[in-house]
Amino acid sequence: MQEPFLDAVLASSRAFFHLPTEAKQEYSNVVDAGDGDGRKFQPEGYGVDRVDTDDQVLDWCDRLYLLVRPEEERQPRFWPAHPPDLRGLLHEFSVESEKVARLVLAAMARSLGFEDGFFADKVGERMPSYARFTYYPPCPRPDLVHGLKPHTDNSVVTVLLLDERVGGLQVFLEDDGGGGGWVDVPVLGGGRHQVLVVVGDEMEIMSNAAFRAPVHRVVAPGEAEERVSLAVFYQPEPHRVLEPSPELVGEERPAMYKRLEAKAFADGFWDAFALGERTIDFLKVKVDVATDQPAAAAAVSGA
Ligand SMILES: O=C(O)CCC(=O)C(=O)O
Ligand SMILES: [Fe+2]
Repeated sequence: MQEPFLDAVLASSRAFFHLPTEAKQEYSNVVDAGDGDGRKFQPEGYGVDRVDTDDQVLDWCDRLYLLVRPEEERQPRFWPAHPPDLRGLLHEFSVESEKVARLVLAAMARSLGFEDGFFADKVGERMPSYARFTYYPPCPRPDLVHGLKPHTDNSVVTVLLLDERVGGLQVFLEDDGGGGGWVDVPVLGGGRHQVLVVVGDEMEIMSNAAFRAPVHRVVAPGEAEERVSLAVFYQPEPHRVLEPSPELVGEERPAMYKRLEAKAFADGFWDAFALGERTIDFLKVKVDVATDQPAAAAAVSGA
């Protein structure tokens, strides 16, 4: 992806979020479902993330969330008509970012000694992808809020285009003896654009934690700054079974996650996210050696 193209994508995204509120509300993620129940939240469209309770911690950002593939499942009414180039740019970005995602899946497979198609075959030809534009407005007290709270991604991999001017993305490094903590993803400078590929929860499960999904967050910008990003999340086809690949499970490395349907996992994401929890923990997907595998537990304890 060329610099001028990435620049156009971010410029168009900013232009959308700079529209008056009423113009953006045309694509609101709160809609009348026509079932007599009034207006309800649904994931696609413009707005804040789902709010479940009055005491939920809100993030300092606005979103535009759209299914991009499979193409026939797109909901055009949520795709902004203004700025006029946004739809075309998003389409083109999604085509290019899928190439990146597939290249990375192949490289990840090779790095574990498998054929290129090892992960791609498990997610399927029609892996759904969702685009999430996030706008972080200027913030008078970035010390008091999260731009975006700590989370792992609901994806096999995420292709993430970062604001080329304003940083804020941080990744949590676990303490392996050398000290852990939040580490800044640097802005490259000189107006150069940066596309990151982030490992998501579904890859952590499929690879039996050979690849781990990093916990990341965004610090809100200062009061004279704003920040925008575009993430495209690649997920397994909904009917697929999500489980540690048998090739990556053995006596020395027992399955660390239970099997479940990809759709059940993806659905659980929003419940978990609202609570600030990881989906893997919220849905209790991790194998608990003591209760789930009594035989293994007995072996570990030397019984
Ligand atoms: O804005 C960013 O840089 C990160 C966004 C993100 O992590 C997400 O949408 O899942
Ligand atoms: Fe993320």
